[in-house]
Amino acid sequence: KEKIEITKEQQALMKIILDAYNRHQIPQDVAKKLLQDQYSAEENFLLLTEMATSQVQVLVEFTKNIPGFLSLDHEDQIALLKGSAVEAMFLRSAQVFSRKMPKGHTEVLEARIRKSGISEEFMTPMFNFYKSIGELHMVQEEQALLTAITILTPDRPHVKDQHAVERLQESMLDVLRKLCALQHPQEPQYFARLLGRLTELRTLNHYHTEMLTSWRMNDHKFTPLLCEIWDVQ
Ligand SMILES: O=C(NC1CCCCC1)[C@H](C1CCCCC1)n1c(-c2ccc(-c3nnn[nH]3)cc2)nc2ccccc21
Repeated sequence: KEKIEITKEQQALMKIILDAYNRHQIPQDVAKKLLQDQYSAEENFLLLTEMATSQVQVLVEFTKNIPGFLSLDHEDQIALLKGSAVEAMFLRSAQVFSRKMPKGHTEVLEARIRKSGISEEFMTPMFNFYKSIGELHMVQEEQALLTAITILTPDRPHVKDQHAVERLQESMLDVLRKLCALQHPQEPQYFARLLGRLTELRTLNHYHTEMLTSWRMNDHKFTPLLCEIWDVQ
């Protein structure tokens, strides 16, 4: 039985990533708002664009704390942020959805989201993803590392120095692999299941533009930041 050893520098890396992740949380809790009231499709779309805009801002701050990220080519830094923003949004949404809530709240939240204005065809893939993330019962460290690994995906469009990104991602993957082995000793497949979620996340990426424009309402308004990041308008 090989002894799994998280080195001192890996512990330091994990602490930096976790602190950054916890520091950069969405200020306003969207789940609480959704549980309080029923909103129209227009109000829900506005809420989504507000939440997504502030999430992009915190994602930039989080990313700047990833050791080595600021040493990457500047255009590659932009390409990584742009390429991962939608996946980071769905990953964050999944974590919000899977959070432990009082009895019956998750069902109400799901019902509110199902009636928010998103078109039916995207409900299944979106909730399948949320539930598959929920089943993993990830600890904070795993969530933070998974977000960093998603951002450091080398094969995003327009990334020039993919090897430099690969090296950063690999060091995150190595810490995550060891953490999974320590946190879930009975589940040797756990790390592989975690990475499998990233593949599911990419499929949501493909749906995204169609998902946005198919909200049951006309005149979808976006913030300037979202126009940049979401390739809309
Ligand atoms: O605000 C939200 N998510 C923020 C969470 C924190 C990070 C930034 C995004 C939306 C709600 C907006 C208001 C109407 C209901 C959904 N949301 C979504 C969601 C739904 C559709 C699209 C989408 N993308 N393109 N078209 N529709 C994206 C996200 N999934 C959620 C799961 C739990 C809690 C909130 C959730």
